[in-house]
Amino acid sequence: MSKIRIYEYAKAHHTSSKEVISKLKQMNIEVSNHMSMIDGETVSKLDAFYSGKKQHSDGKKQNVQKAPAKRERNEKAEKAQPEGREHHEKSGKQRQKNGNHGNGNMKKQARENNVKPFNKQKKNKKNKNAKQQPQPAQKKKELPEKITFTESLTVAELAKKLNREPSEIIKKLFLLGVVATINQQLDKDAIELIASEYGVKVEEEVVIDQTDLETYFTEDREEDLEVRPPVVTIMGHVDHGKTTTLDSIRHTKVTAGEAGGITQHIGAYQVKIDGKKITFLDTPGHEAFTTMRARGAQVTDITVLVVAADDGVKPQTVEAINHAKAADVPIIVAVNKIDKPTANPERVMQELTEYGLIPEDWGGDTIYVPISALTGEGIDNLLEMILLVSEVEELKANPNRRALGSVIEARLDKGRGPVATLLVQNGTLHVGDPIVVGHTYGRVRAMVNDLGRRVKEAGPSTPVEITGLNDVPEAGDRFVVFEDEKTARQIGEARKQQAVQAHRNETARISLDTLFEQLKQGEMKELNVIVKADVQGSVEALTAALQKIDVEGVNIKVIHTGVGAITESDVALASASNAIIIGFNVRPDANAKRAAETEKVDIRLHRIIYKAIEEIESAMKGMLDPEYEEKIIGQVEVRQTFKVSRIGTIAGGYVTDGKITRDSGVRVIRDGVVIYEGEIDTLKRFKDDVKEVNQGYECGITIKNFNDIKEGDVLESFIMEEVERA
Ligand SMILES: Nc1nc2c(ncn2[C@@H]2O[C@H](COP(=O)(O)OP(=O)(O)OP(=O)(O)O)[C@@H](O)[C@H]2O)c(=O)[nH]1
Repeated sequence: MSKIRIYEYAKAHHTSSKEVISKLKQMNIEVSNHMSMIDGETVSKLDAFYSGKKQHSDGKKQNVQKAPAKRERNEKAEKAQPEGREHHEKSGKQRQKNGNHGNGNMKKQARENNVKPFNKQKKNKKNKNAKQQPQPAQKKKELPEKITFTESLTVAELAKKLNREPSEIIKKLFLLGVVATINQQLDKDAIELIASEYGVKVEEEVVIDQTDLETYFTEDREEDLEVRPPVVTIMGHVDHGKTTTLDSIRHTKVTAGEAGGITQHIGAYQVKIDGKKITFLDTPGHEAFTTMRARGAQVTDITVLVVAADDGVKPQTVEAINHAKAADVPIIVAVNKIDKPTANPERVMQELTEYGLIPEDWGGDTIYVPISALTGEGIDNLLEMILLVSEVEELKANPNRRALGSVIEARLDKGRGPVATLLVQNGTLHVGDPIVVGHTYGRVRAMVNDLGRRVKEAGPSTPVEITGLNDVPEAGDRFVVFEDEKTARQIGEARKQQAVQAHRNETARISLDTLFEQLKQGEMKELNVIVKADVQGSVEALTAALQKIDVEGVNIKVIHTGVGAITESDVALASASNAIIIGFNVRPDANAKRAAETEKVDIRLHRIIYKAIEEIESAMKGMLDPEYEEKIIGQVEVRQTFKVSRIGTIAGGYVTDGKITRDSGVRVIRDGVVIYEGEIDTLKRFKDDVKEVNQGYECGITIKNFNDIKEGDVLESFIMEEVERA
């Protein structure tokens, strides 16, 4: 007896997979789900149960027994097929033939599962020989031993691979409960299922997608690696001195060192201290940092967090810390503006310890450097510290390979065409190299360094501005140098067609709806969460409560918290860290909303802490309640108002659109702004209470706990409808 999947068995016995699974549980046979295979012995056990159950309905046995015999005659040509196939065919055919013959059928089925197909075949052979069917010898081609596929196959393709007619495959699918057309794409499961029916092995070929630039970012052998300069990003709160710090470093170190050199703004620059280089990314702020990271480019090795000594830790300081932590990038704190009389570096340190940045003097491992970006004081020290940290980090690359890296910025220059600043992250980039950058390609025509000088090559951690691309790439895009121009062009063009944006949208982001699936498949061990709330107290309460959620196998990691509306920067962080955002009494602003839609970031808005906790917890356990979607059902224009003592304000209205019902929710809209949302108290037509009033009719409405209705207001009625989860 061959193996069979649970759902097939259930289907053959007109019962649910669930019931079969629970029956198996009772028999102490462990199975995971309806796709699990059960062996012959288990089938027999189940058969025994089901036949026992249906004993009383043997009446139709005789009738149904004929059907399969006839069928088998027709299919005699398939004599060489394995047992499993035969079994499924049988049960399928039988189902089809007997329709709802019910219990008798099942009983017969159960028996048939126990009889030896071998005998049957013999019998059939005899039949065949005896009768010599007149039909042309439709000898089916041999089944292959194994078929291979990549990603999916259409029914027609699968049929061809199996040397079978597409109609036969369609029939099999139909018997398995799938209605398919000849051009239908079959997924891996379906292909395996059909192939197993024929006893044919299946092998999925995983193709390396040549157009995926990430695949070229391979590791080097240890002996090929050499020390490379660190790449540093400066972050901090508005006006704390990020730009001044970058300028200060550039002017003291670049201009002075390179006589006559004028620093070019190419998005990044390098300085040299005691013969060692440091690369600074010129766009300060964590937004750029995280946007790049969201696009897959992690270029920063070290973050310098600038905090003004006279101002202390501010919201964006915290954001910057969390962005750096989420990217796992070490932080050096530059306590700026120490020249100011009001400067209080101690306070900065004190405040930052709350965020885990404990100074070395206090037993921690965070380096603090007091600086004045304005006067230049402490800048040397800061640079030394950067070199120190980079030594600890052991930053290395292989200069002797074809260059790989990321785009820092790009633009279209009127005279020179597309211009891109590239950061070489590994290998060495040469003039003339065939290159693919994002979804653009070309040959490196000219290279200019941060001092505006033409260079012929650029090694690891070097920023260079290049020309020679066919189009303008985007910041954060990856670049890869290829062996020859033809390959570069092919891959570049293929990538262009793939529409990078569309591809990005498709990448599976985590959402509460899909969380359980991913947990189940072992794809996730940690759920990253960003918490935004209206007041600090709620942030803390919610964070603490989230961290207490205990579901086996998953940790909740709160990667960022903050007070105030959900911003684009939150969404970027969520997108880069595959996190979900919980908003407590706050809303995303317009930009954040848009960004969340394109980046497919799941934002959950709540007004009650335990509801937020409950939602996450049930999502982790795969028990999310049904989702409701608001549906606006009508609009009422307020044409008059009446004040009635003890009742309040009654709105005399006219239904201009749809309808309003007694139990719908209602929103009061004045000049386009929602000023109140609540429930209807009474709904009347003349003096009578009514359940609903339709378009074109007048009505009288009072709203629960709201009396400020004015003439000209629009009342919007809505209901909450349950929607199926995607
Ligand atoms: N006294 C003093 N003023 C400083 C120092 N560093 C920066 N400033 C001043 O602080 C102000 C803000 O400096 P920026 O460098 O523009 O700050 P930023 O962080 O880049 O600001 P955004 O780009 O707006 O986020 C400017 O007026 C600077 O002159 C410093 O070390 N000492």
